[in-house]
Amino acid sequence: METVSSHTHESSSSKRKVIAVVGGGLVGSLNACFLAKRGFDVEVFESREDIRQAKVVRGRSINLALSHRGRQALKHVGMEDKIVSKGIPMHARMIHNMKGKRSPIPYGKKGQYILSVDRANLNKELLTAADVYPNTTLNFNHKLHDWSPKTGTMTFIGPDGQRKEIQADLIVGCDGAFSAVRKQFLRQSRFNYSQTYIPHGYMELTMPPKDGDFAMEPNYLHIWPRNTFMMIALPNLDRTFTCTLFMPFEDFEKIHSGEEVISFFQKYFPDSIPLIGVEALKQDFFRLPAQAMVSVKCSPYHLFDKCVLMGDAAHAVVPFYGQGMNAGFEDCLVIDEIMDQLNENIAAVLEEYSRVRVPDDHAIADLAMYNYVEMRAHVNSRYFLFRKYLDNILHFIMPKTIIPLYTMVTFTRTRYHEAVNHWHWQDKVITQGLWLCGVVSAAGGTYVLVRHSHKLPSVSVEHLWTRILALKRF
Ligand SMILES: Cc1cc2nc3c(=O)[nH]c(=O)nc-3n(C[C@H](O)[C@H](O)[C@H](O)COP(=O)(O)OP(=O)(O)OC[C@H]3O[C@@H](n4cnc5c(N)ncnc54)[C@H](O)[C@@H]3O)c2cc1C
Ligand SMILES: NC(=O)C1=CN([C@@H]2O[C@H](COP(=O)(O)OP(=O)(O)OC[C@H]3O[C@@H](n4cnc5c(N)ncnc54)[C@H](OP(=O)(O)O)[C@@H]3O)[C@@H](O)[C@H]2O)C=CC1
Ligand SMILES: Nc1ccccc1C(=O)C[C@H](N)C(=O)O
Repeated sequence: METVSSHTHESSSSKRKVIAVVGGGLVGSLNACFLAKRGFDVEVFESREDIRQAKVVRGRSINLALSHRGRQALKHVGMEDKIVSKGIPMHARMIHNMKGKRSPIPYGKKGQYILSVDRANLNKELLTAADVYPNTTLNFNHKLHDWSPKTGTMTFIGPDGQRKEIQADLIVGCDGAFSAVRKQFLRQSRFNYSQTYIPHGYMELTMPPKDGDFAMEPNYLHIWPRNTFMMIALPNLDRTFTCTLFMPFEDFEKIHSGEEVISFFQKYFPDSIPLIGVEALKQDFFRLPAQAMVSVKCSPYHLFDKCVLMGDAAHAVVPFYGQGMNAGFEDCLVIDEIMDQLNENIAAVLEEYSRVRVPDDHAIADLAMYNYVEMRAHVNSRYFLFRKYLDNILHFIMPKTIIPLYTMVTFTRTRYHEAVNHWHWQDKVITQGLWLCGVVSAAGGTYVLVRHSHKLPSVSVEHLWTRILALKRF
């Protein structure tokens, strides 16, 4: 059996704790930077080949929305500027109605935006950043097969297809939504686990540049909200857009031919057809089947002082808030802050991490489900637009008391579960305020009417109510 500590980092570092990070995706590679910066010996084990050398990059979404939480975590390891410089700011949602009319809905105040970043580039940059630390080793083509909670021994299938046993002081599971590390948690007593596949799938399509430039306004997240489904588009540095169609699987299954694709798009997204291209649409629609989306909730995130889950391995969420990666990046920041508070006492750190982080990650999982309905349906409603407008005005007047949910989630590090509580509270207050305004204006209107028609003398409000109630009795 290989013991990473004695194998790779001999004499000088033999006293340092060895941490195995399983998964070299977005969260694993960032986490490696955090842990290496603290001086631990870090071993990253990634099942795939090194993405920096890969000819074909497999993966889910081509681009991702990066926001404040993710940026704060990147900043901590000196990566924020590098990543932000290659991101495209998106200041607002751009709503495309059925007739192709476009109207923007800003995300926040002037100067607040989310960034469209390239997933593959982000992963490459983070791996390179982790590689710079002399106390980090990246092991590609190492797929975790199993591990023992008793001994902490991990079994990998190495590049030669052979089993390899490796031991570390701590295992950090960053191996994504279908985590192999998490499998051992499922056997433990008092481990809670639930997963939900939503009945909708998604499909990515590319909108090429037009006359060498973006085919649509680049600094927006474009949305075609069609109530029960939607298409969105995020800009890329090569002036393409990645369009993602989210729709119930049963509706995807009704489309069998290129002609049917075009008539579906003609009906629901007519303005996008010339921009994506008829032939491209006919082909790309059938390139890959629609992909499933799963939401995973579990608790706790740690197993003794041996293992901890982070990123999608701990909380895969549906993508609709654009917060999955941001939450995973914030996980790294939160555990780092706890390491400071608890003097790197690993057992205590892991317990505190679970205590603090579970309610927040569960809250963003629920918010992600909610945001799908907001994006595909609510944005079509006049009341929603009015409320957004009103909330912004109230936020301007009382910036510390009324804060739009989107702002709390996307542009602050307010704990996710506190953002939800505050949202419910202020929604209740504003709704009650609106009712009160409605009742007062109705009463006022009635008073004017009654006074006008009966030429009544001026009366007190109390008097007016008595009259209204009296009128009601007739
Ligand atoms: C369509 C879509 C759009 C999204 N858009 C956004 C967005 O705009 N903003 C946002 O914040 N989030 C978004 N997300 C979510 C985001 O993709 C994830 O939250 C993020 O990638 C999680 O990172 P991770 O490192 O935890 O997992 P992953 O990125 O999945 O990385 C896991 C890594 O572990 C490796 N691995 C898996 N199994 C093993 C094993 N047994 N042994 C060793 N290695 C293993 C995998 O190869 C992979 O490299 C989106 C997700 C989807 C599906
Ligand atoms: N919330 C969500 O709905 C989902 C989010 N994601 C996230 O998207 C990002 C990128 O995904 P990507 O890298 O393409 O991930 P993949 O879907 O390619 O899968 C990554 C790993 O999970 C395994 N895997 C894939 N599908 C399944 C499945 N249905 N059941 C069990 N294991 C599975 C794969 O194992 P093998 O190589 O052996 O096939 C692979 O090791 C990640 O953050 C991922 O966590 C991914 C899927 C769904
Ligand atoms: N990146 C995404 C991927 C899929 C679905 C939505 C997003 C978003 O970012 C939505 C954005 N936060 C919004 O509320 O408009």
